[in-house]
Amino acid sequence: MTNQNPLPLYDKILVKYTFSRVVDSITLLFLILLLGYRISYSNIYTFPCFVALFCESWFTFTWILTMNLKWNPAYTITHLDRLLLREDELPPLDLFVTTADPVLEPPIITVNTVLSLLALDYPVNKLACYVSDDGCSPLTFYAIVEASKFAKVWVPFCKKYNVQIRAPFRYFSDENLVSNREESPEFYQDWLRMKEEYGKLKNKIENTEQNSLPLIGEFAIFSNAKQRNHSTIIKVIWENKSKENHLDGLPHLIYISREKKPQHPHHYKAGAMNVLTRVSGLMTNAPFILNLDCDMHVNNPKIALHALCVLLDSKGEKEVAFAQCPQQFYDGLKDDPFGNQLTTLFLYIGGGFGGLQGMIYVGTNCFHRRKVIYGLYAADQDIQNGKKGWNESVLEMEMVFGTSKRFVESASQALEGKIFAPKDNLCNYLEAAKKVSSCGYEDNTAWGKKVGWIYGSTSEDILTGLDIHTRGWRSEICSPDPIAFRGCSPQDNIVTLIQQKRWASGLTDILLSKHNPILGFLCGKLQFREALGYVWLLCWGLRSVPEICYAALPAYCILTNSSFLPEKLWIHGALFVTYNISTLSESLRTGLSIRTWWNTQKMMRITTMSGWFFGFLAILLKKLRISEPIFEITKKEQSSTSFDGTNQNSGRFSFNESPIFLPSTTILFVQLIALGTCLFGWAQHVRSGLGYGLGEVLCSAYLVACYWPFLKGLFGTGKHGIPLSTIIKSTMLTFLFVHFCKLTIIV
Ligand SMILES: O=c1ccn([C@@H]2O[C@H](COP(=O)(O)OP(=O)(O)O[C@H]3O[C@H](CO)[C@@H](O)[C@H](O)[C@H]3O)[C@@H](O)[C@H]2O)c(=O)[nH]1
Ligand SMILES: [Mn+2]
Repeated sequence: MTNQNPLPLYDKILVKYTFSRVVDSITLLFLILLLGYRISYSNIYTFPCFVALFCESWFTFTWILTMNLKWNPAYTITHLDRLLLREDELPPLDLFVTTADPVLEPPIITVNTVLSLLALDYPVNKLACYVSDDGCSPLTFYAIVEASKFAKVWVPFCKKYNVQIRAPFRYFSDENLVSNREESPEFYQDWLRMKEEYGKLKNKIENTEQNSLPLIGEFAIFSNAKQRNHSTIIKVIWENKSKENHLDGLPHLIYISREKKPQHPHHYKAGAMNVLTRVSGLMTNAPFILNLDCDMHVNNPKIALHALCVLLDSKGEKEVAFAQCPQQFYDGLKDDPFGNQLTTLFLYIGGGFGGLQGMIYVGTNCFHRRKVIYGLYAADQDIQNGKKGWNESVLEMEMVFGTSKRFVESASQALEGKIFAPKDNLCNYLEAAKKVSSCGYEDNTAWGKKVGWIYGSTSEDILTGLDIHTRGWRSEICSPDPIAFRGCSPQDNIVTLIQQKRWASGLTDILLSKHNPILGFLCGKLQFREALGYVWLLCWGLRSVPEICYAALPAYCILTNSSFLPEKLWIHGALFVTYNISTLSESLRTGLSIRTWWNTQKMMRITTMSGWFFGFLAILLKKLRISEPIFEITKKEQSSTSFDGTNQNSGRFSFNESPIFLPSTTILFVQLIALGTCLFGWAQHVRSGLGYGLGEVLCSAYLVACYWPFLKGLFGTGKHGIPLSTIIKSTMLTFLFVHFCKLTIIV
């Protein structure tokens, strides 16, 4: 689409947080002072001081990376009015939804996401929605079929009354949203009818869960299918045959469950995304793709238009690979007790990346340019403008994209930027679509290596985005008001930790692979500061090691009556103050409470030393070829209020026998023993060196404050109590630690 409009469709706003810059710089200054002090004055040859030097050097390194990332944040504002002048030229858009497990991801959640997509404010004849079901569940299929029937009344209703939240479970959850009930009786009648219809749909889907579906007729194909062993199932649930944009029309809706064989790696979500890319390439081949996780519903029905402002802008068109919308959640608990709302993270880190080469891709809520997914380099744009021909032969194309002639043809069209109008009915592509969804299709092709979602990490999103940036593309963050999408955040600390573990393992994996951002800078087109930003992110797993060491230091010092802190505590004290001012001011500026800030701080310590540590261990095991990390799916629930019956307990920590709780419980025990030691004067008498001081005791006490939920867990009952087995194992580890301390005392 050529752009004759001279006005930009979006603007980039640079922000300058002077206060943060000053405070952060002072923190850095103190860190450098501290290292200087350690090297020149303190006795780095004592064991604790040596460990402290190692950890503090690491913290300084991390701090420099953080500052680099946050230094000049930028956001975008979009000009919808200018885009709408070109409404007839709006390009087709393919919508991808992935789901993988009907139990962890109840079909009703997926259905709501799909409904919100079908009701997007966008010409319906240009939309196609593809749902990938890695669970191969007849129930999910049934739910979507039923949803498409409901959509026939739901979509016109949303458009007629300009409803904002088009995921019915959210829309109907808040009766206050129907404000004009008196003013417009007609609306109210329709509203009541919709609510009733949705209630029926919900009942149908949830009751079927209990009674299991008869696998006959359309469902017969599922009868021999096992989740990890079945052939491809593709169903065109709804085809929009009209070439016009009718207000009451519905977009295409297609269900795909790709082939799975037990021995064949399926690459989790990345594999599913690649199948979606190919099937949609055959059927609709839209130049832009929106991808959503099954729990992320549309919250701003105009979001596709906003994102296209970025992607169709005359400059954006040449440079921007994708537009990423922030990930935000509904029904977050008060004061974010599990630190999983990630609000400040998205704002400051997201904005920070936005000011560099571009926002990272976070796996969902993202509008992609299809030709970029097909491996195009930013510098190869001329091909698209027809200045150069696409000069790869069909044979070469088949080596890259696989042997489907029809797909190769559609891929070359996409790479050349031609908008393709399907000549046939969607159903005529079913055979070709089955072929490109089979397990073996990707063998000896570039899929997962140079084309599509990149394989090899459980954080396939970061890896894929990094690969795109390394090919010279930029990206933008797109965060219009209202918030673009909302999803479901983990409902308790267990799910949060498992999610963080997966992220950390995926990130560490990328850091240690050939995709390392430093290599990307040296050999590819990744910009230096963007590369450093990626290093900051990819180090999440590694950060656990110095943090655990540093957390062990105060206790070690108290137990052995040695010290790792200087006698005068002012540098450490100043560091503690400036660091906390920096994070607190960020929180307050975002409008979060002080409690939220503290919860985030506390959870950062817990997550780093448990979730991230296990992520890091998973990669060690992978490198030693002992085990492969797997993608553990995050459990999704519709609302946190249904969880635990009441909201009263919902902020409390839950525990189970998972080893993930071992490090935290042990750290707590170690600090308690240390504090007990100093309280009762049990400390060892040593001949050489200074004994421990106030500093070590304060550090220990701070850690106990961070691990307060675990202290409560010791006395909790049921799932709120730490299981006895964990307590026993942690006690053993604690004794080992104490024993180790004793061994190292030089009397
Ligand atoms: O074999 C699989 C496993 C997962 N998924 C889908 O992947 C999505 C993300 O999974 P989820 O369990 O919700 O993970 P989160 O931790 O919430 O996901 C974040 O982190 C992931 C990378 O670790 C990204 O892929 C996600 O987009 C991002 O939201 C869901 O729609 C799943 O259905 C599949 O399609 N196939
Ligand atoms: Mn999720």
